[in-house]
Amino acid sequence: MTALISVAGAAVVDSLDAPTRLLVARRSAPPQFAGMWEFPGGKLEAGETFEAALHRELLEELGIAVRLGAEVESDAGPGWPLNERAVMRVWFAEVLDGEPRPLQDHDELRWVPLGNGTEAFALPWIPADLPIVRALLARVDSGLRS
Ligand SMILES: Nc1nc2c([nH]c(=O)n2[C@H]2C[C@H](O)[C@@H](COP(=O)(O)OP(=O)(O)OP(=O)(O)O)O2)c(=O)[nH]1
Repeated sequence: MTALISVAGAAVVDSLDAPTRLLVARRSAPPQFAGMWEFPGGKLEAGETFEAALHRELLEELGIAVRLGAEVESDAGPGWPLNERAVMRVWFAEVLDGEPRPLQDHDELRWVPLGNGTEAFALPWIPADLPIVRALLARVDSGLRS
């Protein structure tokens, strides 16, 4: 059996204490994902924790330092399946330093209102992310963030 690929993703919000907006990113590559929206992040390097990978990826991709809040947990077990070979764990995060810019892998960043989630849901997400978006909106509604 081949080991699963581990991916770390961030639900960057304007404030962990009182979130009103979510930072979403549009991928510019590879071709099968270009134009789709996602949680910024990426694959773990050898020996890296999810949290360390997230800090590294957010600095590389968006030029920001963050504080991590609660994990957006899945009822089905650790992480969210992306496909038969990859699983992603997602944490809420708040910007501590830097202004997010699409430095790598993305061609657009957007802050979308959390509210009822209409605008967030209307975006063409990577399909595997939709259950995560749903769970995080429910999580924000119930006030469990950090
Ligand atoms: N970052 C991210 N990747 C996602 C999401 N949803 C989803 O299916 N994926 C997939 C796309 C990729 O197959 C994989 C993550 O790979 P990546 O290309 O972001 O990783 P990376 O930055 O480490 O890039 P690389 O070293 O492989 O070039 O997970 C998501 O919301 N965020």
